[in-house]
Amino acid sequence: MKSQNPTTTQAWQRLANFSETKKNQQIKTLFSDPSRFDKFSIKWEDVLVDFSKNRLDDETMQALLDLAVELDLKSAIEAMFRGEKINGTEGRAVLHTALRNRSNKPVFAEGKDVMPEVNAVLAQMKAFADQVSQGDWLGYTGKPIKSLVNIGIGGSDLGPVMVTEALKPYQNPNLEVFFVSNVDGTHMAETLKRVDPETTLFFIASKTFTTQETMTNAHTARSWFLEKAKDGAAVAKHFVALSTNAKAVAEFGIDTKNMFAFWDWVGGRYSLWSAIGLPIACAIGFDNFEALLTGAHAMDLHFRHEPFENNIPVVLALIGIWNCNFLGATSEAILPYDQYLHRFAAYFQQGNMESNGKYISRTGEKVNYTTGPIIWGEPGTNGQHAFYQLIHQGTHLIPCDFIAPAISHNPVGDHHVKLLSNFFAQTEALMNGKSLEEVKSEMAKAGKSTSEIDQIAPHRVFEGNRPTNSILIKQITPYTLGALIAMYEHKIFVQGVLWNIYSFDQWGVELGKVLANAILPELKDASPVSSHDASTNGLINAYKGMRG
Ligand SMILES: O=P(O)(O)OC[C@H]1O[C@@H](O)[C@@H](O)[C@@H](O)[C@@H]1O
Repeated sequence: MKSQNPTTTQAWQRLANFSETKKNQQIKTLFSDPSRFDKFSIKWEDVLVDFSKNRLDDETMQALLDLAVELDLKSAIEAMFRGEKINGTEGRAVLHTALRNRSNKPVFAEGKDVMPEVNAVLAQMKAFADQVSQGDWLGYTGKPIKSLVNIGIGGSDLGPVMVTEALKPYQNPNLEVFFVSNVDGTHMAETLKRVDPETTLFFIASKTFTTQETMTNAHTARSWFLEKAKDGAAVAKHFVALSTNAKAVAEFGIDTKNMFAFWDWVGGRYSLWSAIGLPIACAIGFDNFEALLTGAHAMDLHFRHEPFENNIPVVLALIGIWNCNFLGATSEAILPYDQYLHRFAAYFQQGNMESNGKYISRTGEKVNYTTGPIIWGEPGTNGQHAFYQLIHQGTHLIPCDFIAPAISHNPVGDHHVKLLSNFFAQTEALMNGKSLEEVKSEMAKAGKSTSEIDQIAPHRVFEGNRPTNSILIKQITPYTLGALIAMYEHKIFVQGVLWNIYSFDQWGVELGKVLANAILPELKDASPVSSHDASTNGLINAYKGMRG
């Protein structure tokens, strides 16, 4: 994979040169081009991506596309799909695309076709999910399973939570799903209050099977279970493991025949397509899980083969780079107008920020440009009544992705048209704003006095010109959700390639873990500590004092 500081390319220089004059380009005036909406939107299957409401003209788009060519994005995409070790610092391939490779064409990692293994685990998952969802998997007293408890954190939690929430309309009504991630005992305690050991299945989800939070929660769940079941043999009916580490699974006491494997070429935050997706498959049924994979595969094909100018993940990534590196945006909001997608932004916080939150380039130097933005968001319309104030009138430029389904799973009264009227109105308002003249004339018409108009009008002005993308999807189904997730995954990949950083490692999570392990034994007794800096010593000693 080509490794080059993007700022040294001709395209970047061009973008930098004209960005000063184009920075404040008025989006609404760009619509004087009657073909703008057609030109700056992409229709793909049942999805429409409109990126016309950006500070983006033909020349900018061309320079961004040239940047992708100059940095040889095409070869990087091929390198990922072909199983090259593009995760350079861990020496691993990145093949989550193989997990959903419905074509079944061979995919090689280290010279070995991974598809037979992928298919074998999928078959094992299907057999298991079918038994659970049909009520044939019985607990130690012979009762069918009612509660699924996933114990995992980060990539072993966020994907399954987000997808099971997003696909709730497809959920088996006989099953309830719980997710325990936090090492805070409250998370486990509150969940255990709501489940019955005779009818509960625990999924211990951990790629490494060493993660402190997950192992602590898993041991607590097992002790709770054994207290009631009083028989070690019963564990086999109530605990399964989703992991790459068979040795640690066996050491924990889970029979490896109850283990669903995946491989080191699956990154944690890209793992919902693997055995980590087993709770999803149980909750919504294996056919629906397969449809999720199929949708993602369709997006993979689009991403791999579509020319860049018509390639949704590539175009969205390029616009993101324009906004971050040239217009000065430091964050991006993801705003789904779908209550079922309420964990979508949280999921892509990890996807984006753990992948591209890096200041060291692939050649080991500190970068001299901005990389991964801060990702945040909440479902509309809740966000509108909370933080949209800042998006509309704050001092930060916050590009937003608006996502909405045309058809609701709950066509109750006029809720959905109301929801969608807000979806359309917000991007319109963010672009067009409202001028001082408009505000003044409105206030005058409403009979306000001149002094009140002079005083209040400036506060009611909306500068507008806030960039947005709108992603309209016919309906959120397993298939379209799979495609939507894959779309964002590939956007992240493209940005990592162009920023010349390694998107598939996460060294930044390590230091805190190491220090916590060093502090843990120090918290076991009352003796004061003095080995840290004054603040950390002070905090630990104050904690010991409060604890008494
Ligand atoms: O799946 P396991 O190995 O428990 O890891 C869970 C999570 O741990 C974190 O520290 C990160 O590295 C995440 O990428 C990962 O998803």
